[in-house]
Amino acid sequence: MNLPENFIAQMQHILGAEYSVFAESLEQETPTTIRLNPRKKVTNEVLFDQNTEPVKWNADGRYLPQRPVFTLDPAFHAGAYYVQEASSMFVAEAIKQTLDFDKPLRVMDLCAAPGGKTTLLASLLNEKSLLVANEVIKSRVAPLKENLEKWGFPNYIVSNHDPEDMIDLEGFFDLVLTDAPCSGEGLFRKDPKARNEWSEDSVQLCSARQKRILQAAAMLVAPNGYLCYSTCTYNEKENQENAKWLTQTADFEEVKLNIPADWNITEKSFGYQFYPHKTKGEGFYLAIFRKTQGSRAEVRGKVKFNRVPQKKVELLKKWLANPEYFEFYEKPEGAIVAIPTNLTNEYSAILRVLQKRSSGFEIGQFKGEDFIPSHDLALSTAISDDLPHVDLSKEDALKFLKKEQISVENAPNGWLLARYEGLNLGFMKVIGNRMNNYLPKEWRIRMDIPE
Ligand SMILES: C[S@@+](CC[C@H](N)C(=O)[O-])C[C@H]1O[C@@H](n2cnc3c(N)ncnc32)[C@H](O)[C@@H]1O
Repeated sequence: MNLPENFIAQMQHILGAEYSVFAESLEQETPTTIRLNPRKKVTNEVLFDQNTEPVKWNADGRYLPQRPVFTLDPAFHAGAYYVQEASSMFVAEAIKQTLDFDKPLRVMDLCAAPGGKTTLLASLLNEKSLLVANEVIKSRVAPLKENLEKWGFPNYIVSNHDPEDMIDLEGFFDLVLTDAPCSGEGLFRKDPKARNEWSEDSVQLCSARQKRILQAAAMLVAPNGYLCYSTCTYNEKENQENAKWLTQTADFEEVKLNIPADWNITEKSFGYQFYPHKTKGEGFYLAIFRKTQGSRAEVRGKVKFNRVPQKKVELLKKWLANPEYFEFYEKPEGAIVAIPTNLTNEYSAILRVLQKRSSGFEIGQFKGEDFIPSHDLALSTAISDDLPHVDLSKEDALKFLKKEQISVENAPNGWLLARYEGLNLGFMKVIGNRMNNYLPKEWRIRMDIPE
């Protein structure tokens, strides 16, 4: 593999005699891994019947023996799993060792798109917790939102801000994950672009940008809350040096993790490093810190949308498994937002401070007395289990996902969930012999489906 000369020198300096084994590992294929969604169980899925191997540091992680065409698996579209590089799944272990996930938590994923780590966080959070997924680059927000909708955790807000815009949320979050943009050295094996773009100057730029992001992230953390910093690089300027800088310039102390020796993760002066010659995955770095001082933002406030009148709330109840968990609001353009009852103060603060953001879990909208359910509701784990549904074969599920017409015999008139192996794919509306497919057009499968 053609590696930049200065990168070789840097890695020889870090790894010494191990360098040649490291270089050899870059010639090997990148393992394909998925992380299962613990809240979306597949009744019978071929993909997981293969000889999968568990990822040691994440109980939901699986190595696949080969890379399938994920687009052709309806379970992928239903959010039953996320295709994620194995090393980065370590975030779950690090935060499980530090936070109590039985508590209601306020969590911010500051550099979130396309949502790999946001969905990982969503898997750990309980139904009383709030997850804000922020992405500064506008074009990356839609895929992030789509991945979150698929994952099904209802208590999320997606925002599109520079971390430095968030000063009014000082001391608000129990956990801020900062998966920073980096020089990407850990991706050299699978991404030739990362190799070609690497230079010592770009490392300097990344390191300075990371400091700026870390400074903004630090401010958002509540006292006794945590900041988790990660990159997909080996570079010490971006990793240990920035981690050390954080502890010197802000009120944070590093948390040491308990890591079994056979995981082969390398402990650094600050943080933990994954190397591809030692662990089955790509290069990855993580450090986690506890905030030692400051004051927690206690928030009070009203959500600025109108409450849905009780008569209409009654009509909404059948759509949700636990409607009592939510308060319902109507946005000016008509969308109904379900906000967890214990989180209305938090939502009001986020909706006020962050101007460029979604409004939370939009479950649909009324047209007169009729309720039109949203796609977000269809894929949410908060949806009722008792709604009319039809179980589709794989062939029909793929047709549905191409937004084509499928014929459903003896279906009752009205809203019908399209389901595959126990997983909701979206809504259809049956009117006599007609079936309207409500899959959002932007989500449809565009590739040809082989016979
Ligand atoms: C390593 S990627 C995040 C990957 C994501 N956490 C995941 O697991 O799927 C870093 C993200 O930071 C965003 N980013 C770029 N510049 C930024 C900045 N100045 N502040 C915050 N985020 C930035 C990038 O657009 C990118 O989406």
